[in-house]
Amino acid sequence: MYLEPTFTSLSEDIMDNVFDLTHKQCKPCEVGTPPLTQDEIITLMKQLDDWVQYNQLIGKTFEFKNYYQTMAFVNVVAWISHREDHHPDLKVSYNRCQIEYSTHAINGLSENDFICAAKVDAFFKI
Ligand SMILES: C[C@H](O)[C@H](O)[C@H]1CNC2=NC(N)=NC(=O)C2=N1
Repeated sequence: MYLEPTFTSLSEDIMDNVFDLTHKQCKPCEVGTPPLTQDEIITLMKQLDDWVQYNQLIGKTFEFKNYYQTMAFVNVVAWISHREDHHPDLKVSYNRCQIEYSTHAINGLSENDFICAAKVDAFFKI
């Protein structure tokens, strides 16, 4: 028997996974929202390129040819942060930018951290 696929038969959770993180938008994170579990973190880490988890944060160091290119990258990260209202810690050097995301409001990791990290990765690949 052939069953016609219908979108309505998919739960919201499943639909969430159909779209990759770069198609999502950060949502305001209220105090009291539970941080992601380690299992959820492991699943989301698979969608990022070479990010590392250190307990309550995720980080990555990007390398560039010179200070000009590093600062161009920093400006794109600032633009993403402004649009998403979610702001990483940055350490900027001559040809390197270390970026760390965590969600202050919950003192842990939320999906917002992964959405922004995925958007930074997507820009870096251009
Ligand atoms: C009201 C506003 O959404 C919050 O203050 C945002 C701003 N940017 C933020 N950035 C990060 N990294 N974590 C937060 O919890 C956070 N909260």
